[in-house]
Amino acid sequence: MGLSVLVGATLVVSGDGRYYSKEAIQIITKMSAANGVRRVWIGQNGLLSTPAVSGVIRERVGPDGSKATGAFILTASHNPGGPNEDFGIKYNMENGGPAPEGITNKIYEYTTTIKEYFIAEDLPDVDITTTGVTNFTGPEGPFDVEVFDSASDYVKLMKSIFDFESLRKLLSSPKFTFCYDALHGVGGAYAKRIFVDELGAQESSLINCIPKEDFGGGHPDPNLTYAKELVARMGLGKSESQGEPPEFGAAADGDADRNMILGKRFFVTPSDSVAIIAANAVEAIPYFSAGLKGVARSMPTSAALDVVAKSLNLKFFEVPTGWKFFGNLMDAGLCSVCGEESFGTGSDHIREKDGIWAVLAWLSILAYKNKDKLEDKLVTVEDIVRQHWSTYGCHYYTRYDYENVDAGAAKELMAYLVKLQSSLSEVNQLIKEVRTDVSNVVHADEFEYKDSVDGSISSHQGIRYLFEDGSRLIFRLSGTGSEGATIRLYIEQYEKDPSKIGRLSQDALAPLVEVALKLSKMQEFTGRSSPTVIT
Ligand SMILES: O=P(O)(O)OC[C@H]1O[C@H](O)[C@H](O)[C@@H](O)[C@@H]1O
Repeated sequence: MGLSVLVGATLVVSGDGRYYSKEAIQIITKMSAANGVRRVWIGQNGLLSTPAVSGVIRERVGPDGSKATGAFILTASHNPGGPNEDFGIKYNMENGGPAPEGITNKIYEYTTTIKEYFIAEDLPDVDITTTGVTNFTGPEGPFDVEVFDSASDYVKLMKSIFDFESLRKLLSSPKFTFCYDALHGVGGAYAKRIFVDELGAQESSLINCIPKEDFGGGHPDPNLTYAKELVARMGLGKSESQGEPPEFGAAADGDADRNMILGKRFFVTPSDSVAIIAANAVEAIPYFSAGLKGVARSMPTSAALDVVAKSLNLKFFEVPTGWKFFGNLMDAGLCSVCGEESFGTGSDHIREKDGIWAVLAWLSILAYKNKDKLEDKLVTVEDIVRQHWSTYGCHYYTRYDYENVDAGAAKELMAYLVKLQSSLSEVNQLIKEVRTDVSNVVHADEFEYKDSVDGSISSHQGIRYLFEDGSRLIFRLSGTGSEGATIRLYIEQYEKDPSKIGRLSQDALAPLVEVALKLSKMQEFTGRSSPTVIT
């Protein structure tokens, strides 16, 4: 359960990447009233809230002057002293970001000792349909709840980052066509306000933008498999789309922290997306006009961002999978833009990925590239990506997921791959037996990260095989799979030769895929002849 806690006895209910059902909000409110909390804020759209919003509402100040410190915790113990002391550590969540491991471990330990909890059962249910403040008398004294319009806070923040005037010119131009698919997640509530009301897009540009607690029966994952309607509209589906596809398309996940960017009949990989945003940020996005403090990506994300960082002489960080690792860098003023292959892209405006921000960033790049061209032939998403490849080279990239694999078998496969790493000559011999056209492995390890800010070390963050020509094979066990184990295999190849850029990635990567599957004995260990999902 995620909550945002305020300094002093005040508490904000907001998103942390989870949905709050109406029932959960009532329970949280009643528990707060019984535990010395003075105010609960409920973002009206926060019923289905985005993490971005939890980053924004921490700016709110309570009647007693206390401010949000961001983040999560259901304080399941009677602790009038304030939840910040509960765990014997000062957890510094002012940044509104995800909790670091040290804290989640402490919380877990703590939950194993809980014997009872307090709840103000007599408190009437809060009306979460109308904005405004309601005063109550709780068991701990006066207690109030403010329901507010979280979309307004969010729009205000976005206006301080992007040039809405130039975005409006682009989106209201008849030349530019647009489609946004919220997959019935919370993004819909924000999309209407921003893209239609503020920026002049046609209402018909929005699909699946009514938030539904069951996501309309679909799976709100912004990728080529699940965002079917958008994919078909953008001319990327198997069957021919009806009419000319829009110039730009985007989808969000359920809580709108992740995003997928598409051009007309064109898919932008998340790894390319963050690299292209970083390469264009200073010119196209006012928030970055003074320059980028640095950029970062998660380890399995392709090295497209590395090439941009090197060329623009930017500080660069490679962190383990998980957004929390970016937060420390941002708090220390070391990172402005970051992204993950898993469709998360963001900046230091908050401490989570932000799917709507990513769309506005892409629209800003399009607006910038087309600023004198809205009457002529548009510079398209595909043009921007191809131009990027011709400047920086192209990273062919694919991910194979083996879901619900027997956990023991997955562990054995990983252990086998680690053992293999002790002899690179053996590895290279095995590779040559499979393909002679694949270059040599020059380094192999298990990724370990030392946080340059707090010195903490995170080990066993994925098995890496790094090749002489810049290719990489990475094997990781997912931290989010729900049944058995999910093995993720990430395959990447760097290509600078213009005559070899622009191929289908599955074709370009076929030799490396073959090597990866044989080297890892994937079928032998898992019994699977093919992955569950390919992205
Ligand atoms: O461990 P995995 O299943 O690959 O999931 C990895 C993803 O998990 C969550 O969604 C985190 O918020 C992301 O930052 C991370 O990329």
